[in-house]
Amino acid sequence: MSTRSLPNIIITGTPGCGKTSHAALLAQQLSQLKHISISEYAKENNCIDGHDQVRDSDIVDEDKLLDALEPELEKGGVIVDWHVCEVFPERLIDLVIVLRCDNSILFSRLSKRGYKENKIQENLDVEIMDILIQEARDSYKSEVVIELRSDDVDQIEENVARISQWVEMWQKDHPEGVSNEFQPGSDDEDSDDE
Ligand SMILES: Nc1ncnc2c1ncn2[C@@H]1O[C@H](COP(=O)(O)OP(=O)(O)OP(=O)(O)O)[C@@H](O)[C@H]1O
Repeated sequence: MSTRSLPNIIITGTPGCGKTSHAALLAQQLSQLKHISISEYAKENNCIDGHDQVRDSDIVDEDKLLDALEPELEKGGVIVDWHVCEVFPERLIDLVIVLRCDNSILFSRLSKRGYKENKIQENLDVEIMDILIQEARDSYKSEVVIELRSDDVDQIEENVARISQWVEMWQKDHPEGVSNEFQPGSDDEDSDDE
């Protein structure tokens, strides 16, 4: 039976809310963790299935992505950085951080990036309508889903310190590691990742 001795953490949220900033700082502070930015990983592992012209973003083939990523997740210690969280098997995920950002702050971050008006508005709608937190709660047990604010730089440091403490506790609580197999009672029963 394979086990992981480090937890896998998803950092998700609307584009621009600070996923990469958080994931990079966390990986810098806890060097045993590996930051995987899914947008880059999907390109490097040939998991791109076209380009969405309207949204001006790559379309990721999620089956190919999971085929490539699952062995990494089984090793443990992965920080998954992506705006989608529901595709990752529940049995391999220990914590889901959903970053939240004030809409006027998000507007200014996305404008600075030069995003087109429709792309900015679509992302602001996602944030204001709680789409990603709902997606996380629908896909994982409520106790592993944590919502954190990411409006200012101090919050990045506070959030990363909090996640680091959580990783330490997780390691203490699981001295033998955690099984990568399906656990009875997990919602993975319904997923088609077998
Ligand atoms: N909490 C924060 N306080 C101040 N600035 C922030 C914060 N979070 C992110 N930023 C800034 O906002 C911009 C976007 O951040 P980042 O790339 O980390 O977001 P992201 O969620 O990973 O975006 P994407 O999904 O598009 O990759 C960067 O310029 C970053 O410095």
